[in-house]
Amino acid sequence: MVTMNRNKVVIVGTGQVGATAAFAIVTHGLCNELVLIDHFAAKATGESHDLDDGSEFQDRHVKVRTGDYADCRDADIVVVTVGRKPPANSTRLAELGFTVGLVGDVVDHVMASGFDGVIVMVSNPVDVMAWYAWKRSGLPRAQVLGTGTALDTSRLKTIIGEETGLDPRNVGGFVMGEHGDSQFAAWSTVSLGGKPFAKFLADNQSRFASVSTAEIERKTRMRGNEIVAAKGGTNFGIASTVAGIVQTILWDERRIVPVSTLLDGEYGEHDVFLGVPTELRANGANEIVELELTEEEHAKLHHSAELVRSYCEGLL
Ligand SMILES: NC(=O)C1=CN([C@@H]2O[C@H](COP(=O)(O)OP(=O)(O)OC[C@H]3O[C@@H](n4cnc5c(N)ncnc54)[C@H](O)[C@@H]3O)[C@@H](O)[C@H]2O)C=CC1
Ligand SMILES: CC(=O)C(=O)O
Repeated sequence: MVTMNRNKVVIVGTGQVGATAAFAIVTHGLCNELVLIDHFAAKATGESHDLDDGSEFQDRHVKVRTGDYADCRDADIVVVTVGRKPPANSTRLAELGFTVGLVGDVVDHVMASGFDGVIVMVSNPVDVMAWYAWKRSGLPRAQVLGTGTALDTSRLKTIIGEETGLDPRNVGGFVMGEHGDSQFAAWSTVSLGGKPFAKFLADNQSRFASVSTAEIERKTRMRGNEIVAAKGGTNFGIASTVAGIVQTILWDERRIVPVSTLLDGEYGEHDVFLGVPTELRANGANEIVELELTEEEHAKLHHSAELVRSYCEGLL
């Protein structure tokens, strides 16, 4: 049974992503207790002390400490960010060989503790790793999810905001599929101020003549790579995304977020984790929203599914 105290989060991997996600969780005051675990125990201890040192100036005190896998037993959520900083000019799928052993080891330790909460996978390639963690943990489908295309969807909205000069939060819709190069903007779902995005552009041609959906989609796909090239990794965008997912689950907000979740017949796909709009509740990933995609979008989702499945083959 999913635990009901709803106040304890564990982060495994306190590198750039894990430490920044911890900061986002602390600044939003999302839980009572945040436990950090890293292969290098001193790193986790340093981060936990540094985070706790700001407690006087936080809105709510989140008790941050270093711990071990026994701490997962009564945790509501375990966030997995083990891996390495993404190499420049590479793909997320190319990280599989490096990450899979680490994630397998982490999942075994987490499950050995008696954990029965929700695993939020961040490590890349995130769709493959979420599927692998689901299979390896034996947890119900709802209790294992990846960050999926939640970050890419936020990036799409940010870039539309940049191109139009409007607040990104005016934008609705989703990037779907793999959190990787085969992702796609499901333009048939994208709206601005309640209008389909294409209609919004057409109705405001003089103002937005230079705005191109193809260019927005290209920038969205490339955004992570460009940040990695510029600063050696990404951390703030994914940390906000992790905090948003953690909040939605811990607080049972029932937001619909394009996390990576198991497709079991939805969109005609089976046995694959992909980023699709999913209702998040206290027990994790629930109903998938099956959107009316165009034929072209459906083909792109299928392409992502085939690609991700091919990387899952032989992992178990
Ligand atoms: N899903 C997404 O949207 C995103 C995923 N990522 C992924 O997050 C992962 C981490 O990236 P960074 O934090 O930049 O790397 P990093 O190198 O800064 O940190 C990785 C941390 O994992 C720790 N670690 C490695 N093996 C471990 C194990 N077995 N047990 C406990 N800790 C272990 C390391 O000691 C290190 O502190 C990568 O796979 C990266 O591709 C990064 C950004 C966005
Ligand atoms: C590194 C990565 O997966 C991202 O920032 O999208």
